Amino acid sequence: MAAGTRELTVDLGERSYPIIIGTGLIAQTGKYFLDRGFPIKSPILLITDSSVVDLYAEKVEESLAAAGYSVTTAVVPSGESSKSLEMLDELVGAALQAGLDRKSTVIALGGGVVGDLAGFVAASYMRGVRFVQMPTTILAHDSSVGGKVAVNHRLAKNIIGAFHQPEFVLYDLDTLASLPMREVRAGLSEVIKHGLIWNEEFVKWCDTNASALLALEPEALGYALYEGCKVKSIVVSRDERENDLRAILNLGHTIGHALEAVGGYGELLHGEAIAIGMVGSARLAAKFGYSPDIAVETERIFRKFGLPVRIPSSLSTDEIMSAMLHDKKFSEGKMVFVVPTAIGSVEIRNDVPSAWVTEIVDGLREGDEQP
Ligand SMILES: NC(=O)c1ccc[n+]([C@@H]2O[C@H](COP(=O)([O-])OP(=O)(O)OC[C@H]3O[C@@H](n4cnc5c(N)ncnc54)[C@H](O)[C@@H]3O)[C@@H](O)[C@H]2O)c1
Ligand SMILES: O=C(O)C(=O)C[C@@H](O)[C@H](O)[C@H](O)COP(=O)(O)O
Ligand SMILES: [Zn+2]
Repeated sequence: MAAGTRELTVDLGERSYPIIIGTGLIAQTGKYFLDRGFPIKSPILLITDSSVVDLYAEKVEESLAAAGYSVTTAVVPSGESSKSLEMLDELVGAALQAGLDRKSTVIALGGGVVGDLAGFVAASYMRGVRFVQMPTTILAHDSSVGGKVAVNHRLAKNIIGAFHQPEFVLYDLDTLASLPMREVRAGLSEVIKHGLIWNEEFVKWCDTNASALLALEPEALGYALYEGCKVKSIVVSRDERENDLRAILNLGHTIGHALEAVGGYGELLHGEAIAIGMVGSARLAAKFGYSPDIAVETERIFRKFGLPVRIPSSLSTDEIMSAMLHDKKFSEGKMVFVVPTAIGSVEIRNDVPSAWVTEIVDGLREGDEQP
């Protein structure tokens, strides 16, 4: 392992896999494939997006070609709207044209959009082929780990999908230098989420190191992404298919996913929507009798990272409430919320009165400066 490279394992028995985090990793893609015995004779489909392709695809292609692999690259438009059944159809066409067989591999090179979409291609093409994640956003420390792959429906986020684990995650931190600032902030929202659900000390560390993280200082960023991936891999290792514990990774997503859907998958970035959702969940905590300081602290930290903490006025409460009913978190006639009990710990509640949720959503309107 190169100096400065960190490694974690997602422990799933025979399907366990490593998350390799470091610099200069893209140029070694071919070596990682050879070391893990990926077959030379089966073509590889590299899926990326229109912003990432010119930045990093060639290096991946060259490294794989030098190792003897045949690679075809498919490019989707950047942005959430590419997580669609139409794009899945196009990519299956690309896989067929490239001659992918049952021993082939699909690589996701990009952020969570490419990861979720390419992962669903890998899960469904010929009923499932091999899959490798090469994340290029901060947010994708979350999406590249755990095997949730999906596309969206206009009524609901991630509603058509599967669990399909990658065989390894190769996270080259050098790629993060080209991220737009808005994407840096949105990605850090899920990093902080991992602290809020599991590790108070890590939330404090993020708070203290906010400027280093926003400036993408390599040491701080490498540590934060390692810690975020660590929480995710522990949780996924214990409950791969979200029978119970894994639901805690959904902190902020009950409201957040509804905001994304009502906004037409474009008004708010995923990390922004769930930052607002996490403030909403923290306000719910106060309704359940937990300290109101949780909401104050949650909001303060997201503001410090330049993240939105209010719902845009263009999104109506009625539409948000109805979008929540289509979410996977609406089950047995009840909305499920992850509610913080303190900074660093949460509980799962399915006894949230919808009147409370309406009140919280209304209270999170732009221009409202409570709590
Ligand atoms: N499967 C999961 O467990 C999971 C977890 C969290 C989020 N998600 C999903 O992830 C998606 C959000 O992911 P995201 O925030 O990475 O969005 P994204 O994939 O849209 O990437 C954000 C933007 O940055 C650009 N980009 C990517 N890498 C870049 C780089 N290195 N330099 C410059 N530009 C770059 C992309 O083209 C895009 O415009 C959502 O669809 C969300 O639902 C999934
Ligand atoms: O991996 C998980 O489990 C998560 O909940 C991580 C979330 O950050 C992610 O956005 C996930 O896609 C949401 O799960 P979903 O099942 O509601 O789509
Ligand atoms: Zn998320």
